Amino acid sequence: MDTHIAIGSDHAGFQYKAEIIKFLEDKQFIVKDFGTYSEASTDYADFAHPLAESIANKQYEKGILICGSGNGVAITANKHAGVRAALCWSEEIVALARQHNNANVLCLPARFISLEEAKKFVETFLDTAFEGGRHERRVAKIDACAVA
Ligand SMILES: O=C(CO)[C@H](O)[C@H](O)[C@H](O)COP(=O)(O)O
Repeated sequence: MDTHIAIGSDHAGFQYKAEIIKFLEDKQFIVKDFGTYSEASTDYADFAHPLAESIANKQYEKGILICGSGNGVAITANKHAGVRAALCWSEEIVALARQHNNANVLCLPARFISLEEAKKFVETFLDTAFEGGRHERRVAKIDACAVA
């Protein structure tokens, strides 16, 4: 498993980001923090775009993005080719995002899940493998961007 991971948030996700960084560092991960660095009001795209670019150019294999609802960072990150950012609010959805969609960015809604849930979701995101098989074909079609 790659022990390097990227993380980013806006102000709404700042506190969870700080806790998740500690959680990951306790597990010996080397975490690249793309900001934001305080609770001052910010714009999620300013942090989601650079993180997504680092996934698109393969500097990092996986990333975590956090905002209030998770939607702002997910919508932004998914504009980058090769990024599959999944908005997740239950452990089962996190597992499916990895097993079926080979998600490489986990998007968390800090205002709608507990910190304990957020940490559990991060663990599941990192520990769950892509199943391949029929899902390989479907994921390939995301990048192909063609109308069937
Ligand atoms: O993009 C979002 C909503 O889809 C994020 O949840 C933001 O964190 C949120 O919009 C920030 O809201 P705020 O009122 O400016 O704190």
